[in-house]
Order: sequence, then structure tokens, then C-alpha cells
Amino acid sequence: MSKSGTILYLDGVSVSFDGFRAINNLSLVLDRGEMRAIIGPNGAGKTTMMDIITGKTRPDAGEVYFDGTIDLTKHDEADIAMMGIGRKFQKPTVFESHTVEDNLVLALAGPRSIFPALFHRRSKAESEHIDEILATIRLEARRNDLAANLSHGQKQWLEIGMLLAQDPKLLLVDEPVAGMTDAETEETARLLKDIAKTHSVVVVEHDMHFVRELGVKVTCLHEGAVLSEGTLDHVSADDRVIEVYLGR
Ligand SMILES: Nc1ncnc2c1ncn2[C@@H]1O[C@H](COP(=O)(O)OP(=O)(O)OP(=O)(O)O)[C@@H](O)[C@H]1O
Repeated sequence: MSKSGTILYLDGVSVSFDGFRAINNLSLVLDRGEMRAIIGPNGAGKTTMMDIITGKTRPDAGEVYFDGTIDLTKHDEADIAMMGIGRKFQKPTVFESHTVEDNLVLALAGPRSIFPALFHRRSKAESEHIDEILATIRLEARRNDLAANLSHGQKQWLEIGMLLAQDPKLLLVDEPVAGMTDAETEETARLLKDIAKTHSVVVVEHDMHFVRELGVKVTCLHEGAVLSEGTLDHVSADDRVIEVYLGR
């Protein structure tokens, strides 16, 4: 299959831990600009797949390409982040003692140290970028509040904003709505759909109501490989998916 037009291309990927195959001949292709939801039971390999994409874990076999031409197995985690893959882990890790805006400024600065990042004169482009991100993450009204005072859901949104500040081409988002209220969950689906207009996105999530709201193609993993793929209606009607995941 051709890699051109893909943002992510995994083919025949396997990785074992102490003889246990956590990822088993996995193939998954994401088109440029696509948002994909990944579902599957505990231990299906979702986190390990993200670890392989971000360079945290090296596959034993298979091809892993980013943006059609970049062989990710030849790069380390820091390189891969610089090349435009941003990852959001399940637990938010915002700087609680800084304001919402300063969290974004710090993320924008990347490796620059905190003092110069917060006190250097901000360019017009930087200010506009921050305003744009604040609007996307629904936190314009909270920009001067300490991150510590945000709700759990708002901290998740802020962290998504911190990823956006680094201008990634591909965002990997791990269980964004775990612990959120129903209203926050619905808003998060809208927020990610906004982001997906200009980015490629992979979302791992167990909340099927949320996955339905996303309205995107779904891949169900099981035992380190693709069990079923297609619309949520197609995947959730698949007897194998019902047996190992949805029916339990
Ligand atoms: N570093 C490791 N050493 C040994 N086994 C591991 C390691 N990382 C993952 N595994 C195993 O690989 C399998 C896949 O785990 P993984 O965390 O990728 O699943 P998951 O789909 O993300 O599950 P969950 O929904 O619970 O997060 C599991 O059986 C896990 O125990």
C-alpha cells in the first residue's frame, strides 16, 4: 500500500515484552487530516501502539512511517516530538501555579527556560497564536486564572492547548474524557472536531458515547492487532467486538 497521503503508516508491526506479544502484526493507516478513534479492551495494545509511534518503544518488526516519508523507527522520542507528533497522556500535567495563559506561553517556548519565556516581549504572532488556542480550548475567560483553579476537564483542555502551542501535525490523545462531567465530555468532542479541521488526530477512548459524538472512523484493537475497523455502527455490530469488548 502507498504511504503517500498518509500521516501515519504502520505495517506488520510487532513488539514483545519477555516473550509476550503486546503488538502482533499490527497494520494501521491514518490519512493526512484524519481523526481516528481507537477502542479496545484493557491490554489490547493501545498504549503500546502510542509508545511505538512516539519512539518510546522500538518495534521488533514492521514499518512505522510519519507523514509518508519519515521512518519513525530511526528516531528517538525527542526527535519525534520536534518533527510534529504531540502526545497527551491521560493525567493532566499542567503547571498548577501558573496562569492558563502562562502555561500556553511556556508550551510555546518549548525548551526555552521559564524566566525568559515568561518575561520576553511577546511578538504579535505569538499573542495571536495564544488567543487562537484559548478560543479553541474554551478558556478565553479563564486566561488569567491559575491552572490549579480549573476543573479537571478544563485542565485536560489546557493540556491539549499546550500541545497545540507546539504546532504538531499529529496529536495523540489518550482517554481525554476519563473523569469528565457529561457536559465537559460533549464539549471535548466538539473541541477535538475543531482541532481536527487543521490537524490529524488519534484518540484512544473507552467512552462509547464520546466516540459516537466524534463521528469518525473507529479501529478496535485486540491482542495487539486490528480486530475491526469502520464506522462506529459497523464496529459495534461486529460479533467479535461484542464478544471481547462491548458485550462485557
Ligand atoms: N513494558 C512492558 N513490559 C511488559 N509488558 C508490557 C509492557 N508494556 C505493556 N505490556 C503488556 O502489553 C499488553 C498491552 O498493554 P497496553 O498497555 O498497550 O494495553 P492498552 O490497550 O493500552 O490497555 P488499557 O486500556 O488498559 O490502557 C498488556 O498485556 C501489558 O501488560
